[in-house]
Parts: sequence; structure tokens; C-alpha cells
Amino acid sequence: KPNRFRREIDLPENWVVRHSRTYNKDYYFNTVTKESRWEAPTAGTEIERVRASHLLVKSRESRRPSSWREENITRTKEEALEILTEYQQKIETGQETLSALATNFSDCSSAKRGGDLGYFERGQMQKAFEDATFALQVGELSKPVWTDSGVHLILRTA
Ligand SMILES: O=C(O)CN(Cc1ccccc1)C(=O)c1nc(-c2ccccc2)[nH]c1C(=O)O
Repeated sequence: KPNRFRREIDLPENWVVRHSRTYNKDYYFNTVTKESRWEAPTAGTEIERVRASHLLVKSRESRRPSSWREENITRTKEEALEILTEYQQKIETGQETLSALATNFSDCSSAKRGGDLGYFERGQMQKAFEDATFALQVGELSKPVWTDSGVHLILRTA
């Protein structure tokens, strides 16, 4: 049923109503994903999922103080944070990319994929990691985030 008062539809974030002159009817466009649909996306029905890459620096207090880089990780949490903060500064000033640094320095097995973790929904990752990622805009870099695994920089990519 055409909604003549289309402004009243409550659309999820990043969705807008557009009008197709070709078919002379409204359609819905997501300004971030560039997706378009004839039917209105209704708020709350979409399973929210994100994609992110990360750089993990482990410490002696990590749940598993070992990685592909280092058999036995002995650095302290303070040292891990210092190292990660240097990476953060290099990424924020554009000297380095998270992907390049993760490939060479991340203590996570995802280093082999430039830190890419693929898509995930709520309930899949450690809570602090999930909350930090879902709070980011696409393209935004997190501040250092602590989990039982170590300290992370997270880049939301989708
Ligand atoms: O915490 C543990 O007991 C061991 N883990 C968990 C783990 C180990 C392998 C793959 C994924 C997760 C890690 O330490 C770990 N956590 C991560 C992790 C944490 C948060 C988001 C994504 C990855 N990566 C790793 C890794 O070695 O490669």
C-alpha cells in the first residue's frame, strides 16, 4: 500500500526514502552500504552485524601468552599498551595502515589476513571487544581495548 505520508516511516540508521521516477514509486536506499530495496527496512528487524580488523598485542597476563610471533610472551601489560599506542599513533597519522601493522606485529592468528576477522554479530566475540566494535562508525579506529587475550586496536570495516 503506497504510504502517501512516507516521512512517517521509522527507518533504521543510514536508510533514506527515495523516489523512482522510472517506476513512479518510492524505494529505500542505504547511504552507507549503497543497497536499495523496494520494501521498507523496518527498524529492529535487521540482524546487526559488523566487520572488523584488529591488531592484538599480548602480554604475560594474556589468557594464552603465546602467538605465531612469539612462543612465550613475557612483556608486561604496561609494555603491551606502550607498543600498541605507538601503532595507534602511526595509523592515526597515516604513516602506517592497521592491515600492514597487524600482518607483521599482531599476536592474533588473524595477522595472516591483515587482521581481518570477517563479519560477526553480537554474542560471538569477547564482550569488551564486541561493545567497542559496535560503537565504532564504519572506517573508525578504536582506542586501545583490553580483553582476556590482550590489548587491541580495532578498525571497523563494514
Ligand atoms: O584467549 C585465549 O585463551 C586464546 N585466544 C583465543 C583465541 C585463540 C585462537 C583463535 C581465536 C581466539 C587468544 O589468545 C586469541 N584471542 C584472539 C582474539 C580476541 C578478540 C578478537 C579476535 C581475536 N586471538 C587470539 C589468538 O591467539 O590468535
